[in-house]
Amino acid sequence: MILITTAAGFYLGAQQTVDWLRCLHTVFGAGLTAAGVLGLNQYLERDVDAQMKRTQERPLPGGRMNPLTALLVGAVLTGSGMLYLTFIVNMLSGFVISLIVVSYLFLYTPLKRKTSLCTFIGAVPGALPPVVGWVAARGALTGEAWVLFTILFLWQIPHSLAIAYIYREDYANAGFRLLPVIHPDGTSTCRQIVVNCVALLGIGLLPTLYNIAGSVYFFTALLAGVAFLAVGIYLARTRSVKAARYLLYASLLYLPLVFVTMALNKI
Ligand SMILES: CC(C)=CCC/C(C)=C/CC/C(C)=C/COP(=O)(O)OP(=O)(O)O
Repeated sequence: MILITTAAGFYLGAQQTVDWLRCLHTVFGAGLTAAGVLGLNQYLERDVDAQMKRTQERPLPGGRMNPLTALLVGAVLTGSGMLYLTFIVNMLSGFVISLIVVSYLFLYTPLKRKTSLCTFIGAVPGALPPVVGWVAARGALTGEAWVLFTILFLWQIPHSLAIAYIYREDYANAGFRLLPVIHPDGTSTCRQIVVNCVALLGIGLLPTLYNIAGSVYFFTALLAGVAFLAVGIYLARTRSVKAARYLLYASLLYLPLVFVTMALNKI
């Protein structure tokens, strides 16, 4: 998903001809950094990952990798990805990737144990990959990049809360302060899911109004947004784990569908 949205951001940001070699460099640099930060997140959370069924078989809690190796490999991958983008692609993409690294590792990761607002803070680094792609192609941070950012930001709230709702007991045992943990009846979680799906339905149409994509995209985003919202409402009405799983699957279909259609229907 990270690399699909980075590549889509690059393609959409390119003016006239697309420099495919530069696109490959961008995806490679983003991939190195993503692998690194996601590994470092697992290093920082190895104690709590060991307490959750969902994560206890990961390499660190499962005992298949020692923590120092994880720290070194994660740091080398992250650092080389940042340098790669800065020196092989451009300074601006290197700057945006460093915002991802800092906000994910030093804001989101510690805040997961302190406040349910962490979901919204984590959605910032999670929404920046298409911005990396856009600035790598365009060399400038223009308004359209923020449209892509906002779509991905809003998408992550129902996506992350569906996961948090499914595994709320696991998260509670590990001491994570996610919304379904602090309000286990699901009221606040479902409210956030529905509100953000409604916002996504509207904001998802902006690429056509901003002349990023055409009418095929418009109707695809409209239908996908309505379907995603319908599954969110189904979860709000039933509060069942089954409905939360449907929402998670719907989110996994929604994002590639919307970004790939946007790229194919680029203006
Ligand atoms: C190009 C580039 C560098 C992209 C990286 C983007 C990025 C940091 C995405 C992750 C977003 C996020 C909040 C994940 C959840 O982590 P979590 O710790 O809650 O997940 P977990 O519970 O499975 O450990």
